[in-house]
Order: sequence, then C-alpha cells, then structure tokens
Amino acid sequence: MDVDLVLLESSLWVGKKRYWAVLTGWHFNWTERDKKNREKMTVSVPVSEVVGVEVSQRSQSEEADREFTVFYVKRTSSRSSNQLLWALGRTQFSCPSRDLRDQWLTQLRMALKTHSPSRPHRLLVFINPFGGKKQGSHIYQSLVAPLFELAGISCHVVVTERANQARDHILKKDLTDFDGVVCVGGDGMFSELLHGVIGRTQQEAGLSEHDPTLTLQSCDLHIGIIPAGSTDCVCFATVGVNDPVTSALHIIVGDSQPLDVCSVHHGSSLVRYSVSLVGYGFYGDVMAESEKHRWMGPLRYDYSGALVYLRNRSYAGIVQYLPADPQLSSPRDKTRCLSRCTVCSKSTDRRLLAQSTNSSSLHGSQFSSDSEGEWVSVEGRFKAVSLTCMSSSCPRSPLGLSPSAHLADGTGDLIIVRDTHPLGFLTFLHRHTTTQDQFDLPFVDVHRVKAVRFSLPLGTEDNEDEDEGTVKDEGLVEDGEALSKSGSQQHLAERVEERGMTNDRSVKKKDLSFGLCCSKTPSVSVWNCDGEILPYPEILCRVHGQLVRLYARGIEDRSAPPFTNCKGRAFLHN
Ligand SMILES: CCCCCCCCCCCCC/C=C/[C@@H](O)[C@H](CO)NC(=O)CCCCCCCCCCCCCCC
Ligand SMILES: Nc1ncnc2c1ncn2[C@@H]1O[C@H](COP(=O)(O)OP(=O)(O)OP(=O)(O)O)[C@@H](O)[C@H]1O
Ligand SMILES: [Ca+2]
Repeated sequence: MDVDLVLLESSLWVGKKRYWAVLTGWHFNWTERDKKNREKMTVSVPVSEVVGVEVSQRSQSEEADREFTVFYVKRTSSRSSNQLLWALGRTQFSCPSRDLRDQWLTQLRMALKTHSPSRPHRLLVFINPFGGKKQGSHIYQSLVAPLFELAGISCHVVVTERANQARDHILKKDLTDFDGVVCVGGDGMFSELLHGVIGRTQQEAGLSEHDPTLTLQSCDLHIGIIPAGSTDCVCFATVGVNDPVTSALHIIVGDSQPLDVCSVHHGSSLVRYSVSLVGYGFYGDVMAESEKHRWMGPLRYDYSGALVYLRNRSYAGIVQYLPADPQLSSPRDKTRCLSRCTVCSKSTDRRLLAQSTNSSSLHGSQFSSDSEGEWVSVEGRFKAVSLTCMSSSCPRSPLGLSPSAHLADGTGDLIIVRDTHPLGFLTFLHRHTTTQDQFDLPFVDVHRVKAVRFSLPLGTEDNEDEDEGTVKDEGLVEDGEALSKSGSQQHLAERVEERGMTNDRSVKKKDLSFGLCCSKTPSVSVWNCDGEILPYPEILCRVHGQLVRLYARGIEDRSAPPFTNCKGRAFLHN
C-alpha cells in the first residue's frame, strides 16, 4: 500500500515569507502561509527529483547556521522550441533553530537514500572531444560535472583519443565499481557504449552474439547520454529534447528507460546493433555521401540529403518481414510512446511472465521462426527501406521516422517507400518535418515487425561477390567484433567505393575497368545503421525487446493533469 507517512514538518522561511514544510517518503512540499495563517500556493517536489541538500555556503554566522538549500528538478520550457526542459531548481530555507536545520538535513538525506534507491553513485564517463560542434569537453566541464558533484556522484572521466576506445574499454576493463556508463557525444558515441555494454553482458553470460535466433541477456549497466553530437537522435527520442542539463538530471535521479535493440546480421555474423535507423536506399546513400563532408559538421546531412535527393535513385530488392501481433499496437494508431507508456509496460509484463514460467530463463532460448508466425515478402524497386525500433525523432524531424513507434515494446517499424516520382518522394521527406502523416501516401507502407530480411533479386550486380562468404570472410569484422566508425568507417567507405556501390566516383572507377557497359547508376545501395555504413546489402535484422536500459524516462506528457496533494488541494509541481 502507498502510505505517505510524514517524516518531518515545521514552519520554515524562504526570504521573508513563512511556509509550512512537510516531508513524506515521496514528496517534499512547502505551502506559503499568510499572516492570518491561511494557506496559499504549495510547491511540491517528489523526493525522487531532489538532486541534493546543502548547508549554507555563506561564512559562518548564526543566521547561516540555520539555513539549508534544497536542489531539485525544475521543469521549464525552451523559449525557442517550446520543449520541456529540466533545470536545476534551488530554494534556500531558514529554520527557527540550528537543531531543526539539522533534523531537516538528516531527514531529507535519509528520504533520498531510502526512496530513491536507483540513483547512480559512480559513473564511467566517455567524452568525444570531436563529436558534433566539438563542444563535448566544454559541455561536460561547464554544465554536467558541477551537477554530478552536487549530487555526490563520483566519476571516472575518459576523453577519447580514438574511435572505439569507449567500446573497447567497456568490453575489456574492470567495471565492478560502476553503476552506469555515460557518453558525451552523438549517436556514434552512444553506439560505442551500446556495443560495449551488450557485448560485455553476452560475454559474461556465455552467449554468442552471432546467432540471431538466441534471446540475448538484457544488460544491467545503465547508459546515459549527454547530447553533444550532430543528430543526437537517441537522446531526443528517449528524453524529448537535446539538452545536456536535462540529460544530466535524468542520470542523477536514476531514471531507467528500457530500450529495444535490433541486431543486424550478414551471413553467419553479427554486424552491428541499432536502436534508431537501419536504412537502405536514400538514408544509406545520404550517410555514405555525408562521410565525405564530415568537415561541414551537422550541416553535412542536409547537403548530402539534397545531393542524394537530386540523384533520384531507386533500388531493387526483396524485403521479408515477420509481423508483430497486430492486436497489441499499430504504427498507424496515432498514439505516442510517452513516459510510463502502457504498450511498453504490457511488453515488460509479458517478458516477466515468460521468464517466470520458463524453468530456467528466457535468456539463451531460441527465437524460432515457426512459433513466431509467417514471413511476408515484398519484391520491387524502393526509394528507401527503413527499420526503426523507436520513433527516431530528432530536432530535424520532431515526430520522427515513425511517430507511433515504441521505445520498449519488442518491435520495430518497417517503412517501405516504393519507387515514385521525385515530387512524391519530396512530399514524403517533407512530412517528416511537419505533423502530416508521412505514411498516408500511396507508395508508402509501414509494418510493425519482429524481424526483417533484405536480399537482392537474382542477377543483381552485387550478387556476384556477395554470396562468396560471411562478413568475416571478407575481413570486415575483426575478431568477431562489430564494425566501427571513423578509422574503419573511412576504410569501409573506400571499400564501398571500390565496389562501385554508392556514388559517382565509384561509377567512374567501374567505367575505367568495364567501359560503357557499367555507366548506368549503381544497382545496390548501402545500409545506414545508426549512422554507420554497412557496405553489403543482404542482411537479417532481429528486434530484441528491452535489451538495454538508459538513464531516461521517455517523453513526459505535458498535458498530464495537475498534481494534487494529500489533502486533495491543487498545487504547483515546482
Ligand atoms: C524538404 C525537407 C526534407 C527534410 C527531410 C528531413 C528528414 C529527416 C529524417 C531524420 C531521420 C533521422 C533518423 C536518425 C538517424 C540516426 O540514427 C543517424 C545517426 O545519427 N543519423 C542519420 O542517419 C542522419 C540522417 C540524416 C538524414 C537527413 C536527410 C535530409 C534530407 C534533405 C532533403 C532535401 C531535399 C531538397 C530538395 C532540393
Ligand atoms: N577521439 C576520437 N577521435 C576520432 N573519432 C572518435 C573519437 N572518439 C569517438 N570517435 C568516433 O566519432 C564518431 C562520431 O562521434 P559522435 O557520435 O560523438 O558525433 P557525431 O557523429 O557528430 O554525432 P551524431 O552521431 O549524432 O551524428 C563516433 O562513431 C565515435 O566512434
Ligand atoms: Ca520498439
């Protein structure tokens, strides 16, 4: 039963105003009282959102000895975008006596310990000094580190010197002291942490990541994201805004958001994990093109997007998918996955039930296609084929690639854009930036799925060397590790070009060797996997429900009804 017992209550002063303050296990409330002792507005802070409590920093004086300051999460609106931000609120209280001040300090600190137990105490922080606008180190030092210090979190900070350093650190070093890992960077940095955390967990559980039918072990180590990249899609889609202070506060209060992860396989090897976009055709070509223009920073995507759009390419392929249960939800049901989403909670319940009824546990058990239903096949020419495990909203597209996708329902949304005239495709793209339905177009289909397979029709040029062997055989996976960006990304991009798959330069290369017969546009594209290029078209994707946990709580619903206090009176939530 949810009994909200009073731990401490007394009169307190804030400036010249007198308040009646009440601390229960769940809330710290203070209500202004006028001279006639009538109650005015109450401010209420959930104990779970108290960041810290401090004695007065002023030089010792009798007055200062009776003061304490409470720091807490305060919700504000961004002036430019009207998004909900979290900021640090602070209120300095003055007590009638030093004794009472000490009681408040003790009770508040105790309430924090007992009623907010999932907070991290020690974090491993990786800063990419070169992500986005190269502000990672500055953002961390000026905005984040002071908040962690205030909250009593101790951090081991690694400023990366190379790509994949964070991933390798997580895979190999002793992590026993850490409650979570945090990246200061963009989606690429998040992806490093994702691969490190999943890989480490499977190593310790003795499970092979390469077998797409295995149910992987979900990861306990939480991941925090301080956005400092170019797109920061994972942060935006799980928090609702790209703001370092908001993200730092979600980490401090120990929020926990499960997240679906898609494993991408080629031949008999795992290639990568993805949480946001596995995209072929347009998004693959944009990523391949944008790697050549990294120096432009975040603008490279618009520039490359326009170039690729103007090329007006489409690609032949066979898309097969395993549909999710249509009774549970639909990508066109116009709902949004918000904080405490019921669709995701039901998925959690089903997972827990499956675990408890399975004699051992779900981990390591087989995902059998037979028991999972029938594969559906679609063959044709496509402008874009995209799979996303979540909405993939970002500042460029505030509702995302699939506005009704769920963060933690164990499914992904497959978006198939068939070949169409350029104006139609532009309409589709443009709708990502508005509230218009991008799926309400005759050449677009969207399906909620558990797995996807993509292959090339027989006779497609790339088939010649595609079926030669696994990814490993081609030397693209080193020691069974997932592919990585930057250094190896460069290498991959070169290989892509050599194979004449993505861009005009590659066509020229082919022209040199094959003459006129190959002056047509490339017949295959590449996959964009959360910003990484996969230079072979034939892949199998499987969605793993709630494989990792982030320090986030999903997007908060701004239209939620106002809180009421224990006496039923309306009050302000800080
Ligand atoms: C008319 C305006 C159309 C604007 C269309 C905007 C659509 C935006 C959709 C964004 C979806 C982001 C999904 C997130 C993916 C991340 O995991 C990944 C890693 O960070 N980022 C990208 O792949 C980065 C992908 C970036 C894709 C940018 C595409 C920009 C298209 C611009 C088209 C211009 C046409 C102009 C015609 C002359
Ligand atoms: N010190 C480093 N030097 C070079 N590359 C690095 C370094 N540290 C990390 N990286 C790599 O840089 C890549 C890009 O970084 P990051 O994701 O932080 O920024 P971004 O690409 O600008 O943002 P986004 O991924 O959101 O588009 C990552 O894939 C990461 O592996
Ligand atoms: Ca999902």
